[in-house]
Amino acid sequence: MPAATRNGISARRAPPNSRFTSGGDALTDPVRLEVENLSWGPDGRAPILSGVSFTLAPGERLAVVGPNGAGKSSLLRCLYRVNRPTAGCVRLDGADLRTLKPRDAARQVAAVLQEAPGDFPFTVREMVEAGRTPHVAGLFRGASGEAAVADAMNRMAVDSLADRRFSTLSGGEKQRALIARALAQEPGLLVLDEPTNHLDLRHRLEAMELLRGLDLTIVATLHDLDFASGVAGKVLALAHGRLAAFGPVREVLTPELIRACFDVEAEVEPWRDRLRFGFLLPEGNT
Ligand SMILES: Nc1ncnc2c1ncn2[C@@H]1O[C@H](COP(=O)(O)OP(=O)(O)OP(=O)(O)O)[C@@H](O)[C@H]1O
Repeated sequence: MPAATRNGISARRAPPNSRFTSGGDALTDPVRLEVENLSWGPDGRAPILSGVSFTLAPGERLAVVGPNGAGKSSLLRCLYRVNRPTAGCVRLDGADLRTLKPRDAARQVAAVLQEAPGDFPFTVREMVEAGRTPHVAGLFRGASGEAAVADAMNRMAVDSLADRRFSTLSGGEKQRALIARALAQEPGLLVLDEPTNHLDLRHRLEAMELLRGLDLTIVATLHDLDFASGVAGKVLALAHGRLAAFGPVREVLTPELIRACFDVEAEVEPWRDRLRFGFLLPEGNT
């Protein structure tokens, strides 16, 4: 039995037969996320996000989908405080994100971004340990922090890479190390920008099981709709910075919505506990 960690790293719903299964107690609660009438745009420019509203109950998982340039990453940046909303607000358990102290916000929200640091001069273990920073007082890391780091590395299968320099890893290995760092942070909200980038088929499926097994509120941008339907309970579709649809996966990911948002024809069919898709360019485009 591994040491208990403070939240969903030792997932209560971790899947069986998984590389990432570790058991244990989850002690930090996932957050309730409310996004209300959110707008954002760069200084002096037209808004990129306009009037986006949605609510996630604690522990819900949301896939944010939409075409290139729809505003998905901009929305995520509002959730981890890089973008300051120009109107509306983001609330975590009822508290306006802007009113939280940076360290408190960092304890609550962990982000895995597309832009991996380039020549990061540290090892994988040091990289994952950096996830503990919001919890560390001075140089004291503490036993629970070490357990969280070890557990996160084990769950993302990067423990065998612990002493490698991060910059020497493959794209998929880097992605897994970055997710491990976010898990070591033990947040209540996990935000991921295209987490399947660089992951091979096997690691995609393992990442899907991992995310489903975490007792965290999760928001992930995803171009892979198969993955989205497997990992998320709800989907938010963005088009031109506005909310095109929000709701349960099977109500949102319909051929009509996909045509309207992506300008492609789609066939959608239920498959096991998720959806399967086939796509074609509309007639006249082939
Ligand atoms: N700081 C910024 N200054 C100017 N334009 C920006 C800024 N941030 C984002 N944009 C623009 O806003 C639009 C939305 O960008 P965003 O990265 O949010 O889209 P996305 O849906 O994540 O796209 P993709 O699927 O291609 O990753 C794009 O046209 C982008 O160029």
